[in-house]
This record gives sequence, structure tokens and C-alpha cells, in this order.
Amino acid sequence: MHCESALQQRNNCKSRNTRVPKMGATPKIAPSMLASDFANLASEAKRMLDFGADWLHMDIMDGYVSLLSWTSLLKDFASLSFYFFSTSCFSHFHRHFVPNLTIGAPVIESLRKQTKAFLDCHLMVTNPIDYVEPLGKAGASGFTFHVEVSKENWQELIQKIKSKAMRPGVALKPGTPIEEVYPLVDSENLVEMVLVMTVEPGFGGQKFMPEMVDKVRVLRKKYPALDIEVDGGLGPSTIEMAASAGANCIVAGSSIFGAADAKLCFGKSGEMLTSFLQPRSKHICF
Ligand SMILES: O=C(CO)[C@H](O)[C@H](O)COP(=O)(O)O
Repeated sequence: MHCESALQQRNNCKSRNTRVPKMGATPKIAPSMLASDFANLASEAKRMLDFGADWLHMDIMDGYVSLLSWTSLLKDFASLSFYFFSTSCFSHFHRHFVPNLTIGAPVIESLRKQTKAFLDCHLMVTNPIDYVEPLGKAGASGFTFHVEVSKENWQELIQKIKSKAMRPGVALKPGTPIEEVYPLVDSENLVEMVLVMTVEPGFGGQKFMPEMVDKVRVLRKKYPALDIEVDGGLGPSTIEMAASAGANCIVAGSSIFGAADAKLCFGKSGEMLTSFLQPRSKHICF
């Protein structure tokens, strides 16, 4: 991997921070590092980039409890009951966005020292504004927050993200109507990307929700030059559906990291990308 200072990396982002669509380009593939071996994150990232990944998708979650602790608790029903009771109380009072806990700015900072790749950070947190400063410092490239938790302060949030030379994006959960992101795309201080969640946020390995494709289609019709990312359950049987509706950035975790040979998910011989071999989308992430 190449080393590059966070400043250089951010400058690169800034200069490419544009809405001009590139004709005839293929959709980007962003492996979701949530499905990687966290104990070997740097080498997993390098492996993906060497295979041809365009971006690295980094899921940042604020949940209190990780499912990693379930197996031990499952042995004991009393513990399990306590587990559900305590986590629901904790989540209720502390308002965690998802019940899972992943990585934060220190991990992004370490990874940034190893690679100049675009680190596409998806914030599944209740207070995204608290993460702008640390993630900007750490060298994050994209900062995608959820519309559901930013109704009051999205303008300030976008402005702060840009001031840290990160690329702002907005994500929406499956139950959130697509219209809710329009003001953020239409405003002067706009987001650069909309992330349409195709599963409930929180965990990898879930089933793709085909009904979310309509959101992508509607969004693409309304905004021909917008970057539209899809995330959750994307793999050989679902990518085509999302891409033909207008998605131009595909996040995929389990299908890549769980593949017998992950290399085959990328490049010209890529099974997963067979449908993309002919440039077909005039919309592309920068
Ligand atoms: O945001 C996420 C979960 O909230 C993950 O990025 C997403 O689910 C991708 O994982 P997979 O491809 O395994 O479904």
C-alpha cells in the first residue's frame, strides 16, 4: 500500500469533489470492511485494493452491544434475558442508532497511514456531528450520515464535513421515504452522494430488499448526475438490479469476503461484475 499524508489525501478528495458525471464509466465497487477479518484489517484492505476495489467502505456504529457476545450468553437463558433487558434499556436511554459496535476514528487513522484509498465512512450513529472532527483528523475521505438523525442540523453538518475536506453523503434506512433526502440534494450546501440502504443498518450478511430499488430508480430520474450508493445484501444475484436502476456505487461485504476467491469479484474476469463489463452507466462516483 502507498503511504500518503492525510492532508494530501484530503486535497485529492477536494479536487475531485465534483458533480460532473463521467460518461461511459462503470459503477464503483466498495468492499464493506465490516465483513473482513478486523484483526487483520490492514492486510484485508490491501488485499481488496490489490484486487481492484475502488473504495473501502467503513461502517462506523455506535451500538452498545456487539453480537460477538451472544454465543456465551446463549448458554444461559437467565443471562440472555438480562442481556435483552439491559441492552434495550441502555439503547433507550443512550439512543444508539444501531445495536452493534464497530470501529471509530483511531482505526481510520491507522488505516490511513497504510493507504491512500478513498475511505468511504458510513456513520450509523445517533450524533454524527460529534464524529466530524475526529474523522476529519483521522483522514476519512467520505462522511455519510443518516437523514433520520440529522433533521435538525443537516446544513451545519454538511458544512462541517466539507470544512474538513471530506465528501458529504446522506444515507436512509429502508423505512425512510426517499423524499426526505431531496432537500439535502437540492440545497446550495449539498451532499455529494445518497446511500440507499437495502437492508436494515446494523449487521452484514442480511437479505437484499428488492423493494428498495424503486428508491434508486426515482432518485436517478430526479438527479441524473448524483452519486447513488447501495449497501446491504449486494452480490451476484442483486447487483444487476441495483445498477440498472441507477446505482453507481456498490457496497458489498459478505459476498466479497465470503467468496471462494475474492479476486474473482473484481476486474475483467470478475464473476460479480460480469454485467458491468460493458460501460453502461453515464453516472459515476468521482
Ligand atoms: O452497512 C452495513 C450494515 O449496516 C454493511 O455495509 C452492509 O450490510 C454490507 O454487508 P453485506 O454485503 O454483508 O450485506
